[in-house]
Amino acid sequence: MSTSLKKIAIVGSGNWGSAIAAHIGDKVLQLDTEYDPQILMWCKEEILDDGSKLTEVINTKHENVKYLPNKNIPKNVIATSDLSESVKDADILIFVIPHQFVKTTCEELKNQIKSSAFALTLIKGFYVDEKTNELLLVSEVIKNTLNIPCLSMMGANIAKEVADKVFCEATIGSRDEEHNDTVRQLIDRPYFRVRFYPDIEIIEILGALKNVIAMCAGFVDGLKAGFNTRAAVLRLGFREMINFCRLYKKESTTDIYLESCGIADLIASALGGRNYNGAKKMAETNRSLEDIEKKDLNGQSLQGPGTAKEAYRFLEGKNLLDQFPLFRDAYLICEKKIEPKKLLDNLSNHPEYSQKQQ
Ligand SMILES: NC(=O)C1=CN([C@@H]2O[C@H](COP(=O)(O)OP(=O)(O)OC[C@H]3O[C@@H](n4cnc5c(N)ncnc54)[C@H](O)[C@@H]3O)[C@@H](O)[C@H]2O)C=CC1
Ligand SMILES: O=C(CO)COP(=O)(O)O
Repeated sequence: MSTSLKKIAIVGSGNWGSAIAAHIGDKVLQLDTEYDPQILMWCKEEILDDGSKLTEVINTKHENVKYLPNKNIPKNVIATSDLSESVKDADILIFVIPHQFVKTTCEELKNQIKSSAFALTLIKGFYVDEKTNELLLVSEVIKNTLNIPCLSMMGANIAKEVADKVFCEATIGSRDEEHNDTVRQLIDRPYFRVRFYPDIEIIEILGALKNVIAMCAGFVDGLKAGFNTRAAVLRLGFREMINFCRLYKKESTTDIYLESCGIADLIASALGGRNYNGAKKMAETNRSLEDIEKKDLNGQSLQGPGTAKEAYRFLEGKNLLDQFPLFRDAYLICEKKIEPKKLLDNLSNHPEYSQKQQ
């Protein structure tokens, strides 16, 4: 095979990782000769209950039986437990692991990446720098550690539905036309439409924040508060998300909030996401989110609690917690410092109602 074919690597193989690997693996087979049809997918090795290795099962059954069961992964997607091998000579690296593992994974990959490569992050979450108390985005960690550009893709993309080829859309943050063309070729399909904006960072922050507001919707739903209240939580939460983004970048375009990465992802997640369902269960049963994640999610990761913690720290450092009561209360509930009922009680005094209207 010619070495000039562009190589694609998928770093991650969880619920979304497996679905997007299948999506791109399928698409690449339909393209011309520009791309190497063989896609390596990094899979953190696991021994399954029957003693078999997850990578071997993926490569023989062509299905991720643990993280995306009953969905086919095309044969040209090969799982490997060797992280370095998965990215060797890759031109396009797609990062799709839970956000808490990004720093360590990137550190392992340091100095191993082609200088002409670029990355695309599908990861929803961020860090707050302990020294500066500023946001540290996943795309920045990837870019700064691996020394390559990093785009972001966020949107209402519940993995199982994407695997079922049910219509959805996504927003891609990119400031390079050539990268846009590549990403469009690899991802855009009649049932998966993509739109591009240069706001890599805002797109990413929205993707992270919506998990926390989806949890808030889960808390009030678990308390049987009703549709009106759930809608109010989503509206107020969406307002807090926008205000949060404006702390990062004051002049971000309003259009971005109306894209799939904004309002649509919040709606999808608050209807059927894991963070919403986990939070609902917590309010119903008083179990901790940690316990729910451990016992009910079979290794999948809730990204909302970690993001709520980082967001709380960021806002606390800026003395702004009172302006963001949903983010504040979401964290305090996750930590079991307040009951979900408190979030409900606090709605009536949300700062939205004391702000002057035009
Ligand atoms: N599942 C979904 O519907 C969607 C998920 N996302 C985002 O994509 C990212 C990845 O999510 P999923 O693929 O759903 O993962 P997941 O929630 O299924 O998590 C399981 C994955 O984490 C991996 N993992 C466990 N320990 C690890 C470690 N120490 N280092 C690296 N990886 C480790 C496991 O091997 C497994 O592949 C998250 O940020 C999530 O918010 C975004 C859109 C949709
Ligand atoms: O991000 C998602 C859909 O776009 C999935 O959200 P959950 O991780 O809450 O399932």
